[in-house]
Amino acid sequence: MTQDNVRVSSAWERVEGQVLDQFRAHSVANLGDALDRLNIVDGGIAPIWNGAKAVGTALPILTVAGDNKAVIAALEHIRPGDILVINAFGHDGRAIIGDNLAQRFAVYGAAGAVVDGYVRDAAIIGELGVPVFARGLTPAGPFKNGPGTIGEPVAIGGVVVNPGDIVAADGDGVIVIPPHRADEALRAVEEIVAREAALDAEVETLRNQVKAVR
Ligand SMILES: O=C([O-])CC(=O)C(=O)O
Ligand SMILES: [Mg+2]
Repeated sequence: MTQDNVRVSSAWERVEGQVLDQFRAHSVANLGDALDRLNIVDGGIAPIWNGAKAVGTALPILTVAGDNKAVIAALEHIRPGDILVINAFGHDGRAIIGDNLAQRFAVYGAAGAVVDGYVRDAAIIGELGVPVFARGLTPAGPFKNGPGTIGEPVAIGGVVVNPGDIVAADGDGVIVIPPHRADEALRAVEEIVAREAALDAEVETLRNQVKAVR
């Protein structure tokens, strides 16, 4: 299917909401460790407001640098729980989304957006509480000419994102988990949580030891 010069692929599936729910309890750092410290988007893509976090299924979008026609075309393809994953080529000259689009994402039930590129209206997006992750901010608005793709694999921050992949994002950054590795990741992350708790207990012991001698 093509919307004008934006190609749309919809022959893919989203994971069940209850699978996503199991990921919600975990930090991106621990999930990364659970996947051999791989699958993590480069650290240049970060939350645009403090406390932003989201778990959802990837709705991948490819734009031209500085142009958001494909993002606007994607609005009608958003399903509840989606995270729009937008390859905007890391371009710093134009904002690919702002508060208007972010609000529309939320209206359609999206869990958030991850942009390999720049965005604007950050203060309002933060007030609205829409989780948005991006490389940075610029007030310059985007062009709207296309072309682009929706629902086809994209690359963001060095990681391939297939439609329907599980995306988790928090204050540390973003991880992409293929659904066929969900069970393995959840099993491994439980072990990591237990190990982290043991490390915290060690620190507590150390604190008491140091306090006793200094
Ligand atoms: O103008 C645009 O397309 C991006 C923008 O600022 C918004 O979504 O609020
Ligand atoms: Mg705006």
